[in-house]
Amino acid sequence: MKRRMAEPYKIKAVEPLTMLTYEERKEALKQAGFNTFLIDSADVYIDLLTDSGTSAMSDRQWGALMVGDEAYAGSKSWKKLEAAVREIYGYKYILPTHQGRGAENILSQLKIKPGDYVPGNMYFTTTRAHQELNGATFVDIIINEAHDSSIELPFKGNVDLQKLSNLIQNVGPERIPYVCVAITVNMAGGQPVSMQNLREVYELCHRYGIDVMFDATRCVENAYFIKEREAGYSNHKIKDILKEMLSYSDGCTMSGKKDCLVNIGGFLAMNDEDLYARSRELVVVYEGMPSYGGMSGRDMEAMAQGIYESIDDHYISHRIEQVRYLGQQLIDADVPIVRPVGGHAVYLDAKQFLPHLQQEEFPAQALAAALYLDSGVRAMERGIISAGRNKETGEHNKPRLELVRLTIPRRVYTNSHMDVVADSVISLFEKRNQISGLRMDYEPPTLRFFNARFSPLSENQELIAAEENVVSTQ
Ligand SMILES: Cc1ncc(COP(=O)(O)O)c(C=O)c1O
Ligand SMILES: N[C@@H](Cc1ccc(O)cc1)C(=O)O
Repeated sequence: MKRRMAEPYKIKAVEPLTMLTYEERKEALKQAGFNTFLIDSADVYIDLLTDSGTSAMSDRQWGALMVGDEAYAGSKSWKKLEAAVREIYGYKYILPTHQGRGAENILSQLKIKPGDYVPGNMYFTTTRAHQELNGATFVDIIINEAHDSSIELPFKGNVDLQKLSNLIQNVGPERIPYVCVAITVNMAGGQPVSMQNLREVYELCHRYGIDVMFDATRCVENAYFIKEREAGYSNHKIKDILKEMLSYSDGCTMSGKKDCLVNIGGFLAMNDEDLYARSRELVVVYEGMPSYGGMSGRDMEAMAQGIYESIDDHYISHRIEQVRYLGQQLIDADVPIVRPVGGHAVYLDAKQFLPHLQQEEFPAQALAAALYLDSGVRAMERGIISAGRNKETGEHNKPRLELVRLTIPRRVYTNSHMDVVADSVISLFEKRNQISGLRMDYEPPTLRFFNARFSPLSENQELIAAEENVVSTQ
């Protein structure tokens, strides 16, 4: 018998949740233009929009806030954070940034020239936006299987080495400033990259003098999958796996808001002294002094402590198991989701869930809206809206994956919350034919998913039947 695992923490403070009625949720959704990003958090019951900046901090982190050194220059808290990153991640030079995209901005500005190509294992919205703003073209070099939600592979985030070497041959290594490898791959469903693949990418790139920069945002989760799935690592500590993974890179951008277990913060790390010197100059332009980079002293204290907590083997195994617990309930009910379940979220396959909708009717956006209406659970579209438009043709980019992301914040919800989410998704699946598509009424030019507004395609049609009132205070 497989023994069950409980949360490796107990609850010391609680935050009461709001439960609106169906009618109230309907109104809130309308006000938000059917975009879950625009719903007020006060109107949300279980918030699975993101795992970013939504972690619950430990008592030690809260305690650490009190010793934050708020000096403008040379903060002690920065020294502590720098030492933690150096010890656990292993890079020589580290610069603080307000969050991950601050690091992406500096890296992209310093390394990219117009006309360059930046290969990556599937795009991420902010990462690609910075690459494009600096004149680069993003090239997807993830294995083909990552674009198919149903294929079960242990390391579905892997780079296709053939695609990478073809690109190097076609455009020449001098037009590739670096390869960006995400660990894990958010847009593919939180899928990990194997140690072997990381090693091979690094060797290939270094043969051509190309740097490898990781998007290390969820690197601890990636380390857990290596321990679980890759031969030779089952007896290794997460800490050691992580160190080895990061040794196959020349630096990284990091959103501390995920695996570092804090609400804000990030960093840019590297081993090259010259890049570090130039990055310091840009940090003062965009972020602040190189001893705080947009974070307060207390933020840096909390992040240093969070980095140590994140590599605790019990913490990380419970984290991944909780995401899987939700995913397994959906699999058991035949709900189409991205397989295997990834590290930070369960992704519904909206194309299969709503086969009666065309991709231009925004099935994932409609499904996320219907889920909120059904139960007050907030999720996020990761499909055609997130993919934006082709910068040359102006047409919608049409990703093969049209997904709704149920993202699990770290240490925040219990498995009972997961049960409520599963019940809502399953009940929507049973009445999926009633979910209609959306039209986009307002579309911002960049990162459109954050602020776009929609309305139901048919005025007479409810997204789901109105009498259903799954979660209500009444
Ligand atoms: C994979 C990945 N990279 C980069 C970022 C950017 O980080 P941030 O939100 O801290 O700017 C995020 C989240 O936004 C992410 O999920
Ligand atoms: N990185 C965070 C926040 C975010 C969400 C959507 C984005 O496209 C960009 C950033 C996440 O993946 O949840």
